[in-house]
Amino acid sequence: MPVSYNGATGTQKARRTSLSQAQKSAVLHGKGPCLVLAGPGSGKTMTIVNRIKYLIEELHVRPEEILVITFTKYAATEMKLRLQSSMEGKKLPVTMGTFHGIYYGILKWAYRFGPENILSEEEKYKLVRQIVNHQDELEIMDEEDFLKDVITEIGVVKNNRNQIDTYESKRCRPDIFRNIYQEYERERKQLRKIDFDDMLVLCYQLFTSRPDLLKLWQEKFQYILIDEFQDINQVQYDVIKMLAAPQNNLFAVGDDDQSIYGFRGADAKLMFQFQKDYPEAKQILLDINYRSTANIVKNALKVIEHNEVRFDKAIKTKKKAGKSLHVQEVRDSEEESRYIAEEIASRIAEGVLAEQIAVLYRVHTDARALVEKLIDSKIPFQMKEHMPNLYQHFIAKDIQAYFRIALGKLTRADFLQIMNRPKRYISRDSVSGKEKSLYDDVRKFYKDKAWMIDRIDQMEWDIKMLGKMAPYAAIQYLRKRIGYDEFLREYATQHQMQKSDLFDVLSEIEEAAKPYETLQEWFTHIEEYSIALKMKEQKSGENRRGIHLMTMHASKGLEFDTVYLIHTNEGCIPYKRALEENGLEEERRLFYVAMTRAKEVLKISYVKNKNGKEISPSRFVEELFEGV
Ligand SMILES: Nc1ncnc2c1ncn2[C@@H]1O[C@H](COP(=O)(O)OP(=O)(O)OP(=O)(O)O)[C@@H](O)[C@H]1O
Repeated sequence: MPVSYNGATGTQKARRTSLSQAQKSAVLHGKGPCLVLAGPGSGKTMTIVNRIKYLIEELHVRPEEILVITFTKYAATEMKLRLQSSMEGKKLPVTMGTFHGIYYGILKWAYRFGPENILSEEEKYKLVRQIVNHQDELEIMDEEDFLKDVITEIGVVKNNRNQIDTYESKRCRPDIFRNIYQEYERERKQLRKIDFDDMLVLCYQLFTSRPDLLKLWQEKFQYILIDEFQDINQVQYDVIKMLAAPQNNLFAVGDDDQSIYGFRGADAKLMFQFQKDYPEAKQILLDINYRSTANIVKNALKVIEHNEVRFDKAIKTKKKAGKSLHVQEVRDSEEESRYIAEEIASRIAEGVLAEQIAVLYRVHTDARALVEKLIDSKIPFQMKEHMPNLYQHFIAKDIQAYFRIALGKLTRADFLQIMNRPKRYISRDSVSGKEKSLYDDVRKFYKDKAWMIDRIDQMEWDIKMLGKMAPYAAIQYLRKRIGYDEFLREYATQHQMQKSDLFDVLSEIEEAAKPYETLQEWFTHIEEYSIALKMKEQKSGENRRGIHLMTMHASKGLEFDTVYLIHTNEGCIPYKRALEENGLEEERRLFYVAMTRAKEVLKISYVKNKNGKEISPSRFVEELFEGV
C-alpha cells in the first residue's frame, strides 16, 4: 500500500490516472483464481480498488460478499478510504482487514470470544519473561533482545504449524526452547486466553473440524482479494484456501521480490504453490513502474536479478531516466552523517519537502551516528520505530559507572557494578554503604590479604587516571590497561555469546566518544541524546515533522521523493546475523524494497571504516557496478 507524504494519498491521483492494459485485465478478471504478479510502484492498490468497484458495479456482486485482506491495519484503512472515494463517497459493507482481524472475527462468532480472551502483546511479554527467568540453564546477555526473538519464534512455530517436539530453535538450546514454548502454552490455556498467532491456528482447526461452519463462511465470502500476497504464511494460506473453495474466486496480488518477512514465517514460495494448487489460475503481470525514474528501476533490477528463486519479470518504466544513481564512499560513520546532513540541506534548498526525504538503514545501530548528528545540528526528523539507546547497553553502563567514580561521584551502586569487571575477586560483603570511606572499608575488610590490598590500590589509582583523560583515551585505557577487554571476552564465553557482538558495541561507544574533550562533556551529550531519543517516541507535534528515518523493513509500501541508503556494507546489509538465519536472497529483497521507495533521487553510501576496522561495501553495491 503506497503512501505519499506530499499530501496525496493516491486517491485523487488514482481518479485521474487511466489504467494500463495489464491493470485493466486484472480489474476485469471474472470468476476463478487469479495471481497478479506486480513489480514495485506498479499500482497494486489502485488495481484492487478498481476491481472491487468492477465486481460491485458490473458483476453485481453484493459488497457483503467481498473479502479484502491486507497486510496491516493501516493498509486496510487506506484501502477503505480509497474505495469510498472511488464510489463517490459511498461507504460499502465490503469486509476489509488483516488476516488476524478477519480470522479473529470468525472465532468470535464461533466461540463467542471477547476482548477478555485475548492475550495482549504486553501480557505475552510478561508471561514469557516469567517463564524465561525460571530456566536455570539459560544464560542470556540482553533480556529484551532474547524475549523478542523467542516470542517471534513461538509465532513462527504456530504459523508454520511446526511440531514442537522436532523444532530446532535458532535462538537457544532446542530443549530449553521447547520448555519455554510448552510452559507458555500451558499458562496461556490456563488463563483461557489466545494470542495473535492462535487466531490463525484456531481458525484452521475450526474449519477442519466443522465443515458445516466452513460452508457458511464460504457462502458469505464469494470473492476474496489478497494484497501483499508474498507475505502470507502457511497457516494463513491453508485457511484462505479452505475459505475460497469450492468456487476459488481468489484474487491474489503480490511481488515475490518484496517478500521480507521470512523471519516471521512469511513464505514467498507460497506464490509458486498458488500456481500448483490452482493450475487454471489466470496470471497477470503488472510490469510498469509508475513511481521511480528509469535509472532507479534499472539499478534496482540489476540487484534483484541476482536472486535465483523468483518470478522473472521485465519491469518497464513510465518516468524519464532521471538522475544517475550516486554511490558515495565515506571514511566512517561520522563522515557519513556529515555527508547526509549536507545532502538533506541541499535537497531541501532545491525545494523538496523534508517529509519527502527518507534515510533508510538495515538495523538501528547503523543510524546511531546520524541520529546524534541530527540532534546536535537541530535538523528535524521523525522515526516511527523505537530506536534502542546505545548508552543503555550494559557495556555503556559499565563505562559510565567507571567515569562517574573517576569524576569523584563515588556511589555504592557504581562501585558494585564495576568492582569485578574485570575480575578482582572483591566480595560484596566488603563494600560498605559509606561512600566517603568506601575504598578504605574494602581495604580494611581485606587487611590480612596483601594481594587484595594491592589490587584495590591499583583500582583506585587507575580510576583516578581515567578522570584526567578525554573520553576516547579513557575508554582505551579502561579496555587495555584496566582489563575491560579481558572481562568482555570471559563474559562472552561464559554466556555463550559471540565475542564480536560485544566488541562491536564497545567499539561503537569508543568511536562515538571521539569528539568529546572531557568526561563531563560526554555525559552531557549522552543526556541530551537520550532525552531527544525518548521524545521521538512521542509521536506528536514536532516529532511528526521532518525527514524520515527508518529501517528498510519499515519502509515497505512507502514512497519518497529522495531516499538515502546508508551503511550499505557487508555485515550491515546483508546483515550478518540475518544471513545465517534467513539467507542471502531475503536480504537482497530487502535492499531492493529500500531502493524502490525512491521516486526521483536515490543515493547510497557505504563506510570504509567501522569502529576502527576496515569493512567492504555491500555485495549488493558491487552488483550495481557489474558490467559497468
Ligand atoms: N495506471 C497508472 N497511471 C499513472 N500512475 C499510476 C498508475 N497506477 C499507479 N500509479 C501511481 O504509481 C505510484 C505507485 O503505485 P503504488 O504505490 O500503488 O504501487 P505498489 O504496486 O503498491 O507499490 P509497492 O509494491 O512498491 O509498494 C502511485 O503514486 C500511483 O498513484
